[in-house]
This record gives sequence, C-alpha cells and structure tokens, in this order.
Amino acid sequence: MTVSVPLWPAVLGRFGWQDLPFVRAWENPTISEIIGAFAGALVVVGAIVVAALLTRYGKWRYLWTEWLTSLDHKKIGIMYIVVAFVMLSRALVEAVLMRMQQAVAIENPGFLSPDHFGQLFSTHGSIMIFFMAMPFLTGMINYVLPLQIGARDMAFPWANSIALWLTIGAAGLMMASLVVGEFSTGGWSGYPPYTERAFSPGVGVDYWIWAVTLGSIGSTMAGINIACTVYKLRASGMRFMRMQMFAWTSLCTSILMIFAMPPLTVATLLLALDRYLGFHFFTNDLGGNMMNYANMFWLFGHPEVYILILPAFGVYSEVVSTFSTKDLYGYTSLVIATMAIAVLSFTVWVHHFFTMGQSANVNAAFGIATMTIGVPTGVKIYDWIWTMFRGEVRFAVPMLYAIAFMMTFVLGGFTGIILAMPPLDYLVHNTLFLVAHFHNMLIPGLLYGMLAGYHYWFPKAFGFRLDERWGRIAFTCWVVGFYLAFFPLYVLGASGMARRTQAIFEPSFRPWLYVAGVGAFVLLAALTSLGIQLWVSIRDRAKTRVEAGDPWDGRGLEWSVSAPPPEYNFAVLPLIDGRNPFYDHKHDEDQPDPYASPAAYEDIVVPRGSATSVVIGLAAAVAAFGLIWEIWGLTIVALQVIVAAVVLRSFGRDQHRTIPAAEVAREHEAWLARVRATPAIPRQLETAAVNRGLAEIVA
Ligand code: HEA
Ligand code: HEM
Ligand SMILES: [Cu+2]
Repeated sequence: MTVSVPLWPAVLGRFGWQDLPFVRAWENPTISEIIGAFAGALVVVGAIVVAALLTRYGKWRYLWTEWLTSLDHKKIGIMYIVVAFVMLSRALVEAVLMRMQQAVAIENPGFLSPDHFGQLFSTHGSIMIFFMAMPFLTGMINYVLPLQIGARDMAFPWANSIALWLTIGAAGLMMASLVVGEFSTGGWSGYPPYTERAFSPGVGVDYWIWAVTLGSIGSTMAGINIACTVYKLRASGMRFMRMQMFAWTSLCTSILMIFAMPPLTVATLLLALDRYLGFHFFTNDLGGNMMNYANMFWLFGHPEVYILILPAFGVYSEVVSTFSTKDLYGYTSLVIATMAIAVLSFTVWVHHFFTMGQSANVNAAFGIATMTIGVPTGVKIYDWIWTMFRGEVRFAVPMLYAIAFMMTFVLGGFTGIILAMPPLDYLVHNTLFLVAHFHNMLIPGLLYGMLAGYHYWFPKAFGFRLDERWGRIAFTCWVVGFYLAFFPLYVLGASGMARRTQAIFEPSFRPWLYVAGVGAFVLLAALTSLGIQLWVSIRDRAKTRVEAGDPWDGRGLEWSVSAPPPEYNFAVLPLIDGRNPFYDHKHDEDQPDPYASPAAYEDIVVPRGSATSVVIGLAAAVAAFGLIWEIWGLTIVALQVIVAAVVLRSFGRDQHRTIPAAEVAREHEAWLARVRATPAIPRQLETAAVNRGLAEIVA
C-alpha cells in the first residue's frame, strides 16, 4: 500500500509522485511493480491509440452523433456490451496473473507482492460483477426487450443513456486506478473494519467505493427503466403470459435491481461517511457495528447473483426452444419458477456469514431457505430438458452453450446446497471450495448465457452471422478451460486452502494449482478466439448476411423485423394474438403472412440524441475522482456541471424527431420486397443441421 507525500495539496489533493506506478517501478523495480507499471502504460497507450485512430479516420463526429449521444435503446445496448467485453478482457488477464502466482508461489513468495495480489482479486471480482456481468446483461435486455414486447424504445430513453454513462464513468474509474494511485485490497465485498481509514488509508478503497456507488446508481436506474418498459410499453394484445421468457426474466431481474441495489448504495455511502467524516457506522467503537455492513452488503449481494443469473436463464429458454424447433415446455412453470427465485432470493442473505456469530437456529432457518431455491431452479432445468426431448435439435453455437450450461451448472448448484448446510459451511467457508462454487455458477451460468445470447442476437443487431467455426473453437475452450481451472479448486478447498491466498505453504497443493493454471490459459485462449471470430465474421460478412433478419427460424417478435432493425423498430406496431405470434404466422398458411404489407403507415416520433446524459455520467465520475484524491474544488465544479446539465435538459426543446409516414413506408416496403424475393429456407440458413431441420418443417 502506498501512501505518498502530497505534492501540492491545495490543487492536487492527496496526489504524490509515488502514486504513479511508473515512479514506483522505477524506485523499486520488482516484477510486481513492473507489471503494475506495464498495466498503467497499457491503459494510457491504448487510450492514445484509439483516439489517434478515430482522428486519423475522421470518425469522431460519427461516433459522437450516431453512438455516444444516442438515446436509441439498441445502440445503448450495444455500447453496454462493448464495455462488458473490454472489462472482461482486463479481468480475465488479472485472473490469469493470480493463477500464475498461485502456481509458482508454493513455498516461495512468487512474483506478485501480497498487496498487488490483493488488488488483483479485488479488481477482478469487482469488475467481473459490476462492470462485466451487469453491463452485459443490461445491454442485452436493452437491445432485446423492446423488440420482444413490440415497443419502439425503453420507457425512459434519456435515463437509459444516463445509466449507461454512469456505468462507463465508473468503469473509467476502475481503469484510472491502474494509472494513478492503486486499488482496494478489500475484495469485491469491501468488508470493514479492514476498509476503514485506520487499516486502509490509501486511495484504493475510495476508488472501490465510488466506482461501486456510481455503478449501483446506474443499475437502479436501469432496473426502474426495464420494469416500466415491461409494464407500460407492451404492444396491444401482448399479455403478460404471452411474453417471451427472456422478457419475463428481464422483468424479474429489474425488480431485483430496484430492491437490491439501494442497500449497496447505502452501504458504500455509509462506509464513505466513516472514511471521510469519521462516522462510526461500521467500527467497533462509539456504537458502530461491522455486522450492519455485512447484512446490508449481502442484502444486496445475494439477490445480485440472481440478478446475474435470471437473464441468462431467459436466454437459455429462448435458445433451447428455438434450436429444438419446439415450443418451450412448461412455460407457466418457468414463469412461476422465475418469480419464486426472485422472491426467495431476498430471504437467504445470511448464508454468506454463517460463521459470523448468529445462533444455530438462525443459521438453520437461512440454510433451509437457501436450499429451497434449488426447487424452482430444478424446475427450470427439467423444463429445458423436456423442451429438447423429441425436438429437432440443431447444434448451433448458442445451443452448445445451453447444453454445456445445463450439465455444468447443476454441479455448481449442488455444491451451493452443500454450502447451504451451516455445519458443512463452517468447514469450507472462505476456502477455494467457495471460489469453485461461485465460478461454477458464474461462468457456465452467467457467462455462457451471455455468450449464447451474443451469438444468438448478433445477426439481428448487425445483419450478418458470427463465424461458426471460430464460435465452436471458442466454445470448446470456454468449456475445457472452465473444468481445468475450477474443478481442482473443489479439491483444494476441501483440503483447506483458503481463498485470497498469495503464497502457499503446502507442497501437496502443487499439482492441482498447475492444472488450474493451465485452465486459466485455456480460458484466455477462449476469449482470444472470440476476438478472432469477430474479425473473421466482419471480414466474411458478405457471405453470412441475413436479409430477412430471421436466421434461426426464430419465435419471438424480435425476429419479425429487419436486421439491423430500423431506428423505430416496428414500421407498424404489431397486434399480438398468441404466445409465438411471429412463428405461428410464419408456419401456418391460415394465419396472416408476417411479410404482408400493412394497411397504413403513420408518422413515428423518436427521441433525438442528447449530450447531456454523456456529460452527467462523466461529470459524476470526475466528481468521484475529486473525492478519491480529495481535490474538493474539482468535485464541486463537477457537481455544478451535473446540475447545469439537468437544468439544460429540462428546458430543452426539440427533443424528438418525427419520421414521416412516407419515409417509413418506403423503407419498410423495400425491405419486404427483398424478403419476399428470397425463398424461405435461405432466409433462415445456418448450419447443415439447421437446413435439414427446416427442410422438414417446410415440407
Ligand atoms: C450466478 C451466481 C450464483 C448462483 C446462481 C448461486 C446459487 C446458489 N448458491 Fe451461491 N454464491 C455465489 C454465486 C451464485 N450462487 C457467489 C458469487 C458467492 C460468494 C460470494 C463471496 O463470498 O465472494 C456464493 C456463495 C454462496 C454461499 C455462501 C458460502 C460461504 O460463504 O461459505 C452459499 C451458502 O449457502 C451459496 C449457496 C447457493 C445455493 C444453494 C444456490 C442455488 O441457487 C443453486 C440451485 C441449483 C441447483 C440445486 C441445481 C439444479 C437443481 C436440480 C437439478 C434440482 C434438484 C436439486 C435440489 C432440490 C437440491 N452460495
Ligand atoms: C474466466 C475465467 C476466470 C478465472 C480464471 C477466474 C479466476 C479467479 C481467481 C484466481 C480468483 C481469486 C480466488 C481467490 O480468492 O483465491 C477469483 C475471484 C473472483 N472471481 Fe473470478 N475468474 C474468472 C471469471 C470470473 C467471472 C466470469 C466472474 C463473475 C462474473 C468472476 C468473479 C469473481 C469474484 C466475485 C471473485 C472474488 C473476489 C474476491 O475475493 O473479492 N470471475 N477469480
Ligand atoms: Cu448467496
């Protein structure tokens, strides 16, 4: 931990030369410090290269007007996902560093200092949860939900953009901590008293507090927006029980966000009061109590893991049904199971601290509540299996992820049940067994789900498919890498190896740690393959165009529009008459043709782009930066900028743009003509297997 001599407190606050990783590496050239300096340099050089490329190709204006300031839910969704991939890359590299350290640091100190190792698991965990998983699923919901329920946008497009920019600003703080200062060593859960000033005087914990606070406010806003969109903007006839499963899981996740995020915001803000103003909420003196923090954090933290998993469950439901060429089995039970998980998830938080002193009866009650969640989860697994049963299963990449998920997630679920038994939890709490459990839920559960969704909806968003061969290579690496990297941890944890350990004193752990290290590299290869896949797909896009926008013979409404969809999504808002209106109309001759011209077109009003949301999000990050470094003037100015932007927006006119009916008609008719000119099978052409399946359906 560095606490350097302030250089110029009046202007630069706490900043001193030792806060630069380059200076630290110069003064103390250990491998650990050099890696730190290299990471800092990478951020700076990366930013410069991106800026230079944008300038070289004259793309700044395009980026600003078409993307950054856009209020279109589809573009906001894509930007969220870009953030998620960037942050995934960083956090994955950090994971590899940790695995390397643990593989080499057996009976020796290894190459990472304890402090650096602490920063790595803290940034890795915080980034993966708040700046990889959350943006990924929020982005996916943003993109898909309005299309699925027949809406033209989210309920509050401007707030949507502010939520995005708060997330970007907060992710920016995470990146800034690599260049100036350091990060917290308190883990993703940031427990006091360790994170109080007395034990962590540097800027690290403050970076964590403000990044998480901004992220949590962004997620609360996103939650409200998603829920209102579902409640208010469904197309006519789209009853609740006609919504696609992904829309259902989005709704349940958004409700969890609305209720679970504020406890986190409050917990981090109270911790900030402790640190900045000497309050004693979480200290042991003057009436404070650390357990207040543990309860508030996990009151957020447990529902959070279901916030993460429910949208993935939604994706699997879509994918399993589409690629089994069958209706979803047990739709109603899936809806009820989703709601049950959402409600139950608020009743189990104490299982995160069984060992922290409450009575055995309290532990038993929370343990039983925890195990109950296995029931609705099991219902879902069975429903997916029955959906596949006797289906025409097509093994396209999204389906591969879904199958790998089912087989692997169940194992992690059972280790969760083990942890839910307090007497067993006493043995493995805070060991690598726990680390194996939660990665077993987060990677095959959440991450595979997001990747399945990415492959599934990519053609919708960009008009061409992702390369199948590289998709399979990446998939294989994600699966093989996962088993290699995390199954050894069950053994290590059961043998007593604690989590967050920088150096290991037990030689018999060595073989398992080697295997886990190899697994981490395979996972890195998986991410690299996804990068190559994207490049290959863009290069070969002419061959994989999806003219009709329906490459998988899809079921939901999102497949009924062009790819990419027009800004207003639907030329004419659809009328819904069943659970799979698009699919049924497509395949039943007696039903109306989904590619028929509508009777009439109308003018459509869409929101104009707005710079104010960008300004608000970034100014919030600047204000936070000022608080971290105690540059109070900067914070005050940034807060004033936020107020000014809000005022400006409130008085702004011309916030909407009308697209004349004639223009809508021209675009839509041109698309319909192109679709009708293409025979049904090539419209929906994926692998040979897909083709065979489709040929039979059409015949
Ligand atoms: C997406 C993320 C995710 C998911 C879905 C889950 C799901 C579950 N988790 Fe996990 N968990 C985490 C992420 C997740 N967890 C994280 C991140 C932590 C640690 C945080 C930290 O400390 O840093 C954690 C920690 C954690 C603990 C604390 C342990 C400790 O600190 O010592 C416990 C204890 O009860 C637990 C239990 C469970 C249970 C019972 C489920 C259940 O929901 C699982 C249900 C699924 C199944 C059971 C399988 C399928 C079901 C069937 C096939 C039906 C038949 C089975 C039965 C009826 C039993 N988890
Ligand atoms: C993809 C490959 C991944 C690898 C190799 C990996 C590896 C690791 C390692 C080595 C640790 C430290 C374990 C310890 O305490 O000893 C860790 C912690 C953690 N990881 Fe991962 N991880 C990966 C992906 C993910 C994903 C996708 C998520 C979440 C979505 C995630 C969330 C976490 C969390 C929350 C922690 C706990 C941090 C803490 O202790 O505070 N990880 N991971
Ligand atoms: Cu939990």
